[in-house]
Amino acid sequence: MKNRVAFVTGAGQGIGAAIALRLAKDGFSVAIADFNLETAQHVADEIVTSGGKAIALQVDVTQRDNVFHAVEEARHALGDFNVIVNNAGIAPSTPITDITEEIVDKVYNVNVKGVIWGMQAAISAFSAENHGGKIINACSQAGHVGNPELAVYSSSKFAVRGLTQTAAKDLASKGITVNAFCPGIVKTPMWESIDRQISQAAGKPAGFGTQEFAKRITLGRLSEPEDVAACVAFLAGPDSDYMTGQSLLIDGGMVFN
Ligand SMILES: NC(=O)C1=CN([C@@H]2O[C@H](COP(=O)(O)OP(=O)(O)OC[C@H]3O[C@@H](n4cnc5c(N)ncnc54)[C@H](O)[C@@H]3O)[C@@H](O)[C@H]2O)C=CC1
Ligand SMILES: CC(=O)C(C)=O
Repeated sequence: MKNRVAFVTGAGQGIGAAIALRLAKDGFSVAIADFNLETAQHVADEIVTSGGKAIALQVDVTQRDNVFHAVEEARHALGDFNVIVNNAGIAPSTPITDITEEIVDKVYNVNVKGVIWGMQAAISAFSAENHGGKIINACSQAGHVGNPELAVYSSSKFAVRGLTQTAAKDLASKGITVNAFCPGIVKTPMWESIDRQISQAAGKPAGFGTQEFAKRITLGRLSEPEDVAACVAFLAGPDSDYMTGQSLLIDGGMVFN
């Protein structure tokens, strides 16, 4: 089978790790790129132990040069470059009156600039390999509707949806598709932290934030990282070749647009 290479940011834990493991199962060679090299190495080891091909790379997606360097390292080490999943993100709870310049910069640097640098580095790697490719960005249901207490995060994900649509138009002629995935509540360390912050702000025990958000889930359960990874595998594979500019909701019916 032809070597296909995927590069996943924030793949050391949570949704990114599930995506990396799923893409490896689907036959991709995978670059596990994370700020935390230790967790990234752990995921890469798991793939290699199961007979797949993977490398761990330390990357800070807020740093443009750093992202370009890691993508080039992956392309050389794994022998091609076909898919980037710009998954890394952060989600501090930010009631509107508490927003500071520092928090806006921090969230936008990771969630928005990180996606732009990832897209640029992927375009350059696809071009070096003389073919197109697939760009997949992490959005959220919070990028479709404003979420309470999450003004900065939610607006950063609206930006990702806009970037995804625009890049799809700019890059179609190069054979590059650009889509996004928009999870609802996924059981990861990020969600645990949001729940703690929202529950604490309301003066309630941990779990209160989850209960409040979960009331909106039509399917009646939170999602597992693997639910999201399955949809990303579709976006990374040939069955989505005729799709671009889409921000797919994988939210159990939290938001109907
Ligand atoms: N967990 C959820 O309920 C939802 C998550 N999402 C989105 O899915 C994506 C993944 O979320 P989770 O797995 O839940 O998050 P998580 O917090 O569990 O994992 C995020 C990973 O990104 C890495 N990371 C953070 N900043 C980085 C940086 N500057 N450079 C490189 N890596 C960095 C972290 O080290 C961590 O391994 C995020 O973009 C998030 O906004 C969207 C909707 C719901
Ligand atoms: C963190 C997030 O994106 C949610 C709850 O949709």
